[in-house]
Parts: sequence; structure tokens; C-alpha cells
Amino acid sequence: MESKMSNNSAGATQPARKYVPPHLRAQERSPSVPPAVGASSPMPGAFTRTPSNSSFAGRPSKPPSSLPPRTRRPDGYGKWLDGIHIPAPRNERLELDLFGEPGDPFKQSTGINFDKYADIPVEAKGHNVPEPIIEFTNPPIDPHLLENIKFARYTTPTPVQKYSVPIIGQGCDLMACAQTGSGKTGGFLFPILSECFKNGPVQTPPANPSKYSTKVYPTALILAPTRELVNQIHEEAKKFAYRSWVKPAVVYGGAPSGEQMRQLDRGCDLLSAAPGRLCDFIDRGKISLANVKYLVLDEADRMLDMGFEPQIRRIVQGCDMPSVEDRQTLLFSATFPREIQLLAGDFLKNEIFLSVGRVGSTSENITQTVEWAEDFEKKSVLLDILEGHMEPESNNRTLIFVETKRMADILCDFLLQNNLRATAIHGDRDQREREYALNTFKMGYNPLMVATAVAARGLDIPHVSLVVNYDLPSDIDDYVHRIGRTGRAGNTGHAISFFNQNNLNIVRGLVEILREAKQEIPIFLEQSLQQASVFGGRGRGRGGSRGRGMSSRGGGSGFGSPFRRTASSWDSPSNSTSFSHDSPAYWIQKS
Ligand SMILES: Nc1ncnc2c1ncn2[C@@H]1O[C@H](COP(=O)(O)OP(=O)(O)OP(=O)(O)O)[C@@H](O)[C@H]1O
Repeated sequence: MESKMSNNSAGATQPARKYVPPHLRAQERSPSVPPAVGASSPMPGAFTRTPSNSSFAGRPSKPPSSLPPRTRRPDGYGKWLDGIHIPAPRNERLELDLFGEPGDPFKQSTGINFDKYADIPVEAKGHNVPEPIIEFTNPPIDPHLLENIKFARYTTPTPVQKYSVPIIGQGCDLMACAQTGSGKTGGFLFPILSECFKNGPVQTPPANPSKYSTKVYPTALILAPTRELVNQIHEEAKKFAYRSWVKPAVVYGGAPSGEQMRQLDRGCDLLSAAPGRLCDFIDRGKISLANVKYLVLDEADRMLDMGFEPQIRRIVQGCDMPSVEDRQTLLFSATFPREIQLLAGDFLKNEIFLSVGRVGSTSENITQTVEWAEDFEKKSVLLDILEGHMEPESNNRTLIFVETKRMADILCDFLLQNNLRATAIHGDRDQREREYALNTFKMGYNPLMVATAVAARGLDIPHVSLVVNYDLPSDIDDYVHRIGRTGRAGNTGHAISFFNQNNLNIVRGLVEILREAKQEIPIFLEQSLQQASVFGGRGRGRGGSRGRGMSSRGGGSGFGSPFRRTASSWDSPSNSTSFSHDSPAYWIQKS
């Protein structure tokens, strides 16, 4: 190729031109350009946005041309041979991609208050609850996983990890509730991977040679409610499965299914999935759940509420997944409304219930403020807040939550018109736009992101120092998740919420949360609470947006819940729990 280029001088006879694929042309022109290292290279053009083109301008139209072809890169996975785990050799480039340089804030985000997690009271209820681990050690953790944990530079397990590792390791089902940003992802990934590394894969049925595309049989299935969260879990799984026989894969809607199919063909032992696309692949015969040993519902209360429950039932009970007796089911969230706890019993057996702090409580690392703002003045109050918060050279990001997709666009355009670098994420944007918005926010090109509920749960974005509830949600648990995008992994954060007469439905829950977290309660909130009580305020503010009726914490709204269970609905085989579901103390802490 090089000799052809040198022949290509003026006057020389042109040799017959060979076709060069577009992604290699730039390499031909400038062979001296070194390949870019790492996936996190800056996105060109991110600053070239114009207000009229909103937050999607400046999108790179193709990947940087200096990247080497993908096929050259070894996948970094090991194998299981004759009962022995054989890890792949180390791959420095992949390690840099997965774990970053020491001190890379995008790869390690532990903050100064990390050690304070140890002071949070933990309650573990059920039969034969094992002792928690204190450190990352072998036993019980597989040495290969310990190595990957070291690469990730985690030194101490968080409380939820301390308990979940031995509980899941001894084969129990688990319902775990721990505050936002306290390491629940590791809480399920560590024990699952550790057990997989120790025990190897389950035998899969022989492939049908007549079929071009193979069916995959994952050992672990992790379901989560949003595409971005599913992707994030997959990225974490790739870190901790590095060099092992366990191949993580991911499926979610909005992205081309052909690419996801090809990825599945390369192997799928631990599958992170959004329910819709998973059902699609099951229907197309691409995925079988017959080998699932571990089923995880992350954000389990959301996965079992009205929007997702039918799909979850179909996946868990209507396909070929092993029965509740033959698999381990693990539910994780920061909030668990009472009716969802009851519903969850259908999917569990003899579970251990773990709560780190009170169920549904907020992290103490978050300072919470509530400001009175009428709807018409919210924009100017927001500008004032941003002006005070965004120091010129700081790395700070601010996440602004609104209730509607339309409002997300309107507010984003307003910020852009005020020369603030903002983007927006919501369900009406296509997946490419959503991912681009999230990436530019993460990288700091757009330090402001306006979001609807799609960004409320699970997303772990470094440097989010402020969350603004421009519109408060009508459900107090949604509030807990939203503000939980800041103050994560021991970092401190600030949440400011705009409150007015339209938010009376959440006032009781809000006051309780603030009181419990020892935050200041403004007088207007106390007055609104009285007003809400006179006019029949809705307990803890549950039941607004998604038709969930009962209060999670004993506020007792009496609004009809689609999930209210009668005694007879517990006659399923999975009802053999060690707890009394009738008892009000059933792993709900008294508020
Ligand atoms: N043992 C650990 N040591 C240091 N950092 C950790 C540890 N475990 C997790 N983290 C970091 O803490 C952050 C939050 O973890 P994670 O996203 O799992 O929280 P979460 O509890 O699932 O939050 P949410 O409720 O919002 O979903 C991540 O950046 C993760 O890398």
C-alpha cells in the first residue's frame, strides 16, 4: 500500500487503483498518524452548536479515522476448559479502555465521604443470613475477580456489597435496598461473576448446524428500565469480567438490532437487557433463557410497577426461564414501595431482605434545598442558581429535571439562548441523540443537561454536583432517585427543588424525607403540608404519575392500587417466603 503511494508522484504512470474502504483512506494519506488510544477521545465539533439546532448540533458524522480496524483487537476473554478457568493474557490497551489511568475521574469517582457508608445501619432479615465480608478477599471472592476489582481501584466493599456477596454466594434469593450511589451494581455483579468464575458455564444444548445464526444461552440475565442504564451495567460487567470466560452482552431498543445480534453471536454469558428488545430477540429465537441461573432486576420497584410488570412476567414466567426454585432471583433498588414488595414475592423464594439505611431514604451526602418558585418565574430563578453554581474553571455538571419531553426541549433551548452549554435527554429523541446528549454531558462539553424521567434512575455520571428539580415529580420515590444523581460514591452534592401550589401532592413525602435527612424545612413547606392535610393530601406523595396507589411508608392514601394484593394472590408456589407478607413490618422500616 505504501509503495503504491510513493509511485503516485507527478508524471509517473498511475498504477491501477485498488479500492480502499473509507475508514482506511485517511490512514493511507497520513500513515504517520498514531492510532487513538482509548474510547474516550474527545468528540470533535461538540462546541459548534447553534441555538436553533438545539443540543444535537456538532455531532461527529463518523468515528475518528485514525482508529485501527476493530477486528485487530483481541476480545480479551478467557475460556473454561475441562473444569479449569483459563483467563486470557493481559491486554494493556483494553485495560486502559476499561479501567483508565490512575486518577481518571471518569473511571474512579470515589469521594471523601466514602468511609461514612460504614456507619449506615444495615438490616438483613431471613433464614441463615451469613456474616458480611469486611474486605475484598478470597475466600469468598474468586481470585480472578479480586484482580479485576483491584484494576478498578476499589479498596473496600460498600455495605450493600459486604452483605450481598456472601448472601448470593450461598445461593439465596435477595431483595436489597440501599441508597442511591452506594454500589448496588457491584452488589450483584461481584457475587454473580465470582460464582461463575468458580463454577464455569452451564452446559448448553448443541447448536443446530442448519441455522446460520446461533441461539445464545446466558447464565445471568440483568434487566433494567432504561437503555442508558442497561448500557452502563454492561460497561461495568465488561470491567469485572475482563479476561474471564464470561462474555457480557447487551440488548436494548432504539439501536440497530443487527449489530446486537452479531455481538450475541460472539458470545453471551451475562446479558444486560431492556425488556422490550429482549422479548423481541426471544420471539426471533435468538435468545433462550433456559440456562439462566441468576436473574437480576435492577431498579426492581420500577421494573415491577405498572409500566413493565406484564413484560417482566412474560420474560420470567412465560418463556423458558427456569422456575423460581431453579434460579436465583436478585432485586435491587434504592426505593421499594410496599405494594411492590408484595408483588415481588411472586418472583422470589426464601429471600433474604437487606436494607442499608431506611428503605427509600436519601443519601446524607446530598444537601437538599426547596425554593418557592411560581411556574412563570422558574426560568429566571434557574438562571440565578446556575450563575452562582457554575464556576468558570470547574468540572461541575448540573442535571435539571422536568416533567415533560416538550418542556425538556423548551428549557434546553432557553439555556442555549442564554449562551449556556446545554443538552437534553428524553424519550422523544432517538437513541443516537440520547447517547450523544449523555456523552457530551459526561465529558463536560455540555455541563447542563435537561432531562425527563429517563435519566432519573441508576445513571452514574461523575461531577454532577447539582440536581435541580425544575418540576417536582408527583412520586416521592422518583424524587429520591432524581436527587441521587448527585452525591454518589462518597461525593457530596446539592439538590434544589422548585416548589409551588401545584406540588401539594408530594409535600408530605418531601417533608418527611427532609426531616429524616436533617435538612432545613422552609416555612412555606410546613404551611403547604397543613394545607395538603386539610384538603386530603396524598400521604407520601405516591400514586401520581404511574397510577401507583399505596403509600410506601405508611402514609396510607387509600387511593386504589393496581398492585394491592389480596390474601389469595399469595397462593403461588413462590409464596413460601420466610416473612409474613401480612406484617406491616415486612422489611419496611417505620418512618
Ligand atoms: N467498592 C467500591 N469502591 C469504590 N467505588 C465504588 C465501589 N462500588 C461502587 N463504586 C462506585 O460507586 C459509584 C456508584 O455505584 P452504583 O452506580 O453501583 O450505585 P447504585 O447504588 O447502583 O446507584 P443507583 O441507586 O443510583 O442505581 C460508581 O461510580 C461505582 O464505580
